[in-house]
Amino acid sequence: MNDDFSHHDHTVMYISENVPGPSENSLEYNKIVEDFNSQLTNKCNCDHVCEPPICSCLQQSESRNYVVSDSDKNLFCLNETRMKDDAISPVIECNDLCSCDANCGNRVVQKGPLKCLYVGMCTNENKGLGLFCNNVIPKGTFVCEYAGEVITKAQANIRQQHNILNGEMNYIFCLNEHSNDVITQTFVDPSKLGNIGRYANHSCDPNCIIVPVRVNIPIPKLALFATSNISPHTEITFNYGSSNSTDLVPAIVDRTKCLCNTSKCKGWLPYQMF
Ligand SMILES: C[S@@+](CC[C@H](N)C(=O)[O-])C[C@H]1O[C@@H](n2cnc3c(N)ncnc32)[C@H](O)[C@@H]1O
Repeated sequence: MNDDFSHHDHTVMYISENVPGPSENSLEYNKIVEDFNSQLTNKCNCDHVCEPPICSCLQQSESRNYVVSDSDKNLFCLNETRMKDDAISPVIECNDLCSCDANCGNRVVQKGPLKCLYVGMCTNENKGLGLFCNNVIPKGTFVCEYAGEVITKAQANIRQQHNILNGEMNYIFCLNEHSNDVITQTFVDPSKLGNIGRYANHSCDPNCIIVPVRVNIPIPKLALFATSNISPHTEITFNYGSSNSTDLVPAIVDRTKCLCNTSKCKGWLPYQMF
């Protein structure tokens, strides 16, 4: 993966892709390790570029994952149908086993983050650092992954409680994927090991969404895509909420006041009950 970013804070280790969290004696942890060591079975035999319905990877994704941008024929953007919260079919990219070439339009997230990203202090310093861009980012563009340690639910709970008790920032993102009435949860924590995506703040009116994208292994990458055209020096944000975020009153849970400063602000950061 092409990722030349690093962290100014040397207590944080830069990783460009998810890694398994600390060793644990549990079935859930064993499954995480097993998934990191396995290979997805999709393998297309396409020449050069992939097109539905011939490409078997696109067949598994049920539709085209990416489409050529109207403004730039070299840019593959997220298919509009996948920008909705209820887009249920998985995004599966072509992988190391496929015969298509590196320019196949079904290889986007695996190419790494946008080069125009930078980390800066937010206007409201209480929000801390934020992620910004130097150039225009067209709607649908892949921005970067939100990569970190993939941890178990038990570990996520321990870390979340620690963060609350110590008034520390929370970086844990819980992805809920619904399939046939089964909810699969993936916990990603970039607090100590993470990529450039760890600086993306929450907004109640965001300009990006998180889409689970799979490349090579069954563990989803949390991929940030622009949901609108983003102007230079605008903060890159997404909604931290998910279908299990709660709206508990601040007196019950020590929630963080939202500083997104948008007209849609709900007042508090979404609180995820793991
Ligand atoms: C994933 S980190 C984002 C990067 C972080 N701002 C930093 O300085 O490293 C999430 C934390 O940033 C802060 N944060 C993110 N969005 C915020 C918002 N809209 N309002 C207030 N704080 C926010 C909260 O402390 C949250 O726990």
